[in-house]
Amino acid sequence: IPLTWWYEFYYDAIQPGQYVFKIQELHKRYGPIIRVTPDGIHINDVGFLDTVYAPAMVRRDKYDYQLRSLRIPGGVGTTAGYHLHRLRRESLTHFFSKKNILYLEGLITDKVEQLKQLIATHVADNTPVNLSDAFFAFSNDVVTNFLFAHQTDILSNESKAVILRQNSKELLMGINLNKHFPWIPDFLESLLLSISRPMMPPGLVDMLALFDRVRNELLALTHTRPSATATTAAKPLGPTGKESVFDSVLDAPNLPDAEKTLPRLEQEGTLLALAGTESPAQTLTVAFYHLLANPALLAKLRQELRTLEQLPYLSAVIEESNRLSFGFTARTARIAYEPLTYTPSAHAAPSPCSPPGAQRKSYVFPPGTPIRTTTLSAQTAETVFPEPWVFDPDRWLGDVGRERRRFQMAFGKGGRRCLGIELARAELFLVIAGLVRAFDMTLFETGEEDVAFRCDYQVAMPGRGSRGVRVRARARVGVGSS
Ligand code: HEM
Repeated sequence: IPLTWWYEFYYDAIQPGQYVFKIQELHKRYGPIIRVTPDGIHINDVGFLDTVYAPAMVRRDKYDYQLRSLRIPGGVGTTAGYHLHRLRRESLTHFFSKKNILYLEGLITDKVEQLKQLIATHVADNTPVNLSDAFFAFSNDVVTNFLFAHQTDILSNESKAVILRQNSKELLMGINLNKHFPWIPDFLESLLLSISRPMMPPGLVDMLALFDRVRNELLALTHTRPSATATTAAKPLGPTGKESVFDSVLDAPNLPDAEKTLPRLEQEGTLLALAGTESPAQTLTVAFYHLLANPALLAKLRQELRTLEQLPYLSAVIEESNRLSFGFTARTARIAYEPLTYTPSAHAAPSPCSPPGAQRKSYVFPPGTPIRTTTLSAQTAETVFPEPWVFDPDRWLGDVGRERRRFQMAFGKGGRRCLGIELARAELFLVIAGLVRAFDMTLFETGEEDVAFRCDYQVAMPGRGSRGVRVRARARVGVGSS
């Protein structure tokens, strides 16, 4: 077995979640290109991002080997092949459009109000609020209620939110191992559920429960579809004329029937719900930690929120929170079908092998080579983000800030860019503006370690001991809590 396999295995299993950091260290020693798996390479040069993560019309596949961590091959985000991915994505595009998000904005504002009520209860009881748990419940409720006809309401049950967030964290901590030992989950899945369930981590049991809810909804939908006009008349329909995301998929004209089967749709629904839960919650947590740890930044934001006009500073706070949340941290590779020529750009960090001023040698990667750049590498590139670990929203303002957005990888890039961007943006704007206007908060037994990127488990996680970002809140004078 090649050395790089052992490297990856060691940093996934023995020093879990550490490979992205090791890769950065290796780049300092060996320059902008290194081999990180037996057949794949990592490039530490944001000048090459648009070639690897190319626009939708250029054929790029995802790397099957990496996708096996998640074990949901029927989801749009976990589809390896370019052509199938385009069909699946096209069937969802209208549902995720800005127009549909605006139409369904009431779903988000209702949840923001509920979030404020939850904090107001802690204000009244004089107890700290765990924002990490509350944001997890918020984004879980929003995405599920947006996607499906059935409703979830975790925000109304804080102790359930604590358990679900913990379970989800533990599940993510284990999934890198699926890549190395796929036979373990294969074996568990081959057993009767009554036998395998007690052996499963609680996060996997939650995921199976989500599968069940999605399946029941699909079954109900298929039963009611022939007489859909009668049953849908009283329900609010989006501009797509649909009730749930499955209507969009089932009606997609270009999607073959094999793509509309129950098992495939179950996987799509589950993947969408998972994709829409962790990341917005993570960005909100990072945003609130840094705003509360830097009162001058909070004051600047508050000043801007007094006007109801354009909100460039809030937008900058969101960009910076997304940057330091690191989006999807896994080493998500792309495979090109043409040879790719790489010449180190001015962004490629100098190394003993390629000191500044040295002749820039070009390299040609043969078609089929998995190539990647982690979000850690891209979003801490010092040529683009000086002092990359400092939370500095100002870097996103003005013409220079606009230019920088080309390098923002938090939502991915190219044809596989995040499908939920508009939904995520709406959530982030409404929650940050809503809570900053309504409450004064101070951090409670929380430090930078609670939002620091210490482990890569597909998303950035702090060290094991972290209990999340906790705050004490007070209603702002002259502002009601709702
Ligand atoms: C701040 C919030 C969010 C961040 C930072 C984020 C980040 C990302 C990133 C980095 C990717 C690309 C992954 C890759 O390259 O393999 C992605 C893909 C995706 N995201 Fe998001 N996401 C967010 C919110 C959401 C929400 C609310 C949804 C709603 C369901 C969503 C659904 C998806 C889907 C379906 C994909 C796969 C797209 C495809 O492969 O065509 N995301 N997201």
